Amino acid sequence: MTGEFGGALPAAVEEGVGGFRTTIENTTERGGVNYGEFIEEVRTFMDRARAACPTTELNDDILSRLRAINDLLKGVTIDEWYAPSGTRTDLPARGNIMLPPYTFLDQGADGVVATLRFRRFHLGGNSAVHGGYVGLAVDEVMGLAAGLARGITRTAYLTINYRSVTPLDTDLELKAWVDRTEGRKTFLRATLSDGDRVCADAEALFILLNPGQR
Ligand SMILES: CCCCCCCCCC(=O)SCCNC(=O)CCNC(=O)[C@H](O)C(C)(C)COP(=O)(O)OP(=O)(O)OC[C@H]1O[C@@H](n2cnc3c(N)ncnc32)[C@H](O)[C@@H]1OP(=O)(O)O
Repeated sequence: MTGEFGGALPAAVEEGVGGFRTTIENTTERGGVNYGEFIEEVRTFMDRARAACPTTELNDDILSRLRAINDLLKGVTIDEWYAPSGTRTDLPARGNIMLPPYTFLDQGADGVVATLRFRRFHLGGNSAVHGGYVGLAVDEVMGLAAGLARGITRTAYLTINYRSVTPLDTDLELKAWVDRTEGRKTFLRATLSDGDRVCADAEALFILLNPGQR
């Protein structure tokens, strides 16, 4: 594995474990008590970076500050299993910056219901959410539903039907549920709705990973 972050699975590969970690310590402490505010501020930065047209002077000022901040963060990077972004289950979207912040209204082996909000950062065009971000949210929440039902899975296919425009800055509801299972295969369905209006629906196949499978 190469790159600044050493690849996705450095520790597991070193240990010869392979595959996903079956025990990821879930703690609300990594990153500190204000970590959620930090992630939210990063999201606001991305929204404003997407929306802003800075002057040359302002651009250069922000650029030098950002470089200093990135140097600070480079000094504390760790592997994915311990990085709070993605593992802080107490935070919206597990603290994952890329995802639209979502929180669960209900979750269980039959399926999950989440509320989420896309923001300026997720703009596709003409005030609508980019279809790729819809796919990201649907894959994430279906993956969690598959995980709750079966264990550690990966998406084999995901088909999304964009039924109507998905709005920014609006509380939406995303439901994902298990349709049927066949051996390692879990077939799921999902809907993304703005009130009574369906923005998208989806069907997907998730495969339960074998022990040690990456
Ligand atoms: C707390 C963390 C929460 C995280 C939630 C986040 C969720 C995000 C989920 C993801 O985005 S995962 C990343 C995107 N997906 C991938 O990168 C998967 C890449 N593909 C693979 O790794 C493998 O192809 C896969 C694991 C999906 C399947 O490979 P396997 O070697 O394990 O299984 P195999 O190919 O033998 O297929 C098993 C069965 O599924 C069937 N199958 C596999 N892929 C299929 C497909 N695409 N369409 C239809 N059937 C498919 C296959 O025919 C077979 O059917 P049978 O058992 O009846 O023979």
